[in-house]
Amino acid sequence: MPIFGFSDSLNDKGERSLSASKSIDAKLDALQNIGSHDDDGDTESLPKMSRELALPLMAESYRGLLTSLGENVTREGLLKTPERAAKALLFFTKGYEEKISNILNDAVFAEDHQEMVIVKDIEVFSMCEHHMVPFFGKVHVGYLPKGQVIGLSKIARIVEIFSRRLQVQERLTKQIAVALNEAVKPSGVAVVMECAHMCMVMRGVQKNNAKTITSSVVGNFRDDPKTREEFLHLIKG
Ligand SMILES: Nc1nc2c(ncn2[C@@H]2O[C@H](COP(=O)(O)OP(=O)(O)OP(=O)(O)O)[C@@H](O)[C@H]2O)c(=O)[nH]1
Ligand SMILES: [Zn+2]
Repeated sequence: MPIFGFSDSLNDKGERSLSASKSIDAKLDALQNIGSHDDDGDTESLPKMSRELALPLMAESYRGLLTSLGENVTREGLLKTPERAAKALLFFTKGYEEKISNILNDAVFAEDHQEMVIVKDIEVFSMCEHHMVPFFGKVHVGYLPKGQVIGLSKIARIVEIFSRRLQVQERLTKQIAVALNEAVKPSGVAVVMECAHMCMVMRGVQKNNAKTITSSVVGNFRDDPKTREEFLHLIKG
């Protein structure tokens, strides 16, 4: 029996009963006590185990969605779909499980290098918080070291932590810049992100080629136009 066992919540036509809906509400309340996320991202993180406790509830929600679409959730092709979809959604939002402090390890270290460091073309896959559909593209991250540098892979890991959540592109861009700035305490940080939003492509206004570009600059990149230009020149190259 799963922790939030729902095996009894469907009748043999795959329909949900009223009492099952009530018990889902109770289980939702119970889950609320496990933890919650806030907009800033790194102040709270939900341990992986707590999120996995939600799997049966999420699967049940997907069963409800499929039924609402007029689908028969007991047909063979859909039998495992609610659980698969729930696991996929947990993966798409796995950034909630992680904190920046946990991924840095000892990978911020002293180095006498003052010149610009850029990691460009980092792939981003995120989920728009308005429609819960993907937006994706790439991000370029630069910083000006001031006595210490960060392991290059950690920059991509910072991107993963914030992108694998429900997001808006502007907030995601800024969270990356702020996190890097706090981790390395450099003279400046610049982040430029370019994404296609499926909510503007597959539905709604349906503009296939529209790209959204956002930036966030801190320190020297904000104060010195030449530094900013150098960064923009290097990411275009
Ligand atoms: N600024 C910003 N807007 C976003 C992002 N992702 C989605 N949106 C927008 O969120 C808005 C939500 O607008 P609403 O009018 O409430 O929703 P809607 O009726 O589905 O809007 P349409 O997409 O225009 O059909 C839309 O304009 C989306 O394009 C993002 O990352 N940043
Ligand atoms: Zn959207």
